[in-house]
Amino acid sequence: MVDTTTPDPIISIRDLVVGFGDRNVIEGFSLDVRKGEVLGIIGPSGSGKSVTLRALIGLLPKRAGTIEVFGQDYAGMSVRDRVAVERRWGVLFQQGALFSSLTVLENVEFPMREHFDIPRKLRREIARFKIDLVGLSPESENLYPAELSGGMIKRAALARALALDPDIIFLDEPTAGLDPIGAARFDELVLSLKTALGLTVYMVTHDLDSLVTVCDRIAAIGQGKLLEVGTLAELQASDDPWLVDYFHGPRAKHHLEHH
Ligand SMILES: Nc1ncnc2c1ncn2[C@@H]1O[C@H](COP(=O)(O)OP(=O)(O)OP(=O)(O)O)[C@@H](O)[C@H]1O
Repeated sequence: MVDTTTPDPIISIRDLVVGFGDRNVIEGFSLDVRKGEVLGIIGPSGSGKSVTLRALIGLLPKRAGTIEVFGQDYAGMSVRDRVAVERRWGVLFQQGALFSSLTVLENVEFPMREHFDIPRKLRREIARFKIDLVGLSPESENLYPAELSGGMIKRAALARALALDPDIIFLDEPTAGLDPIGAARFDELVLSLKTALGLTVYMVTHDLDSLVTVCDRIAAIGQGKLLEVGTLAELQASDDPWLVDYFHGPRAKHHLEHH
């Protein structure tokens, strides 16, 4: 059995089951996310990484199990309490999911408009601060998503995810589609945000460099179960066949031997 328990987790998943139709994609796994860590989630394509993420943030119903966020069971909460919890996390979806008819500034302002009654001027100031924080130039605030490069879209989406000063951010393959330099810069950004803001980061990724550079721990999902969770060294030492292939195959050797 994989040891999944941890004292004082920020998210605690127990025996989670998520499925569609007559099939369960996630078949009962337990995992804790620790405060202040960057937890990387890996696993074969289609193993349920995105499904798990969506279940964690309440976008998909679970069939069984519990999910506690900040020590509270999300399922049993009133709508009001849920909204309060949702304010404490930010999400970066795979394609960025920016609103195409809004500028970068308006996109970053959006969560503040939804959740708080903040005067427009202050809202703009906060949004500009977040845009600066993710390394976008002030000129980019008036651009529309269609005018942005892939790397800029990810940064703008990250600025929006940070709009409400979350305790935790969920990132779904943040470096996918970026060139290696753009990906490395994004990794540095995640690391600096973790250090500067004390953020907890839950990051689904296929990117070996991200795992090595930014993750404190890694959880591997396969066939709807948790295969392993631990440090990079611990996962590298696993004898699970998929992990052996992942960490000791030719592609992995190339990435890992430089570290
Ligand atoms: N809304 C849905 N309805 C039915 N099946 C779904 C739905 N969403 C996901 N699935 C199925 O759940 C399984 C897991 O999908 P998921 O997107 O979580 O995989 P993943 O591990 O994130 O893969 P990848 O690394 O390719 O992004 C897949 O077989 C997918 O077809």
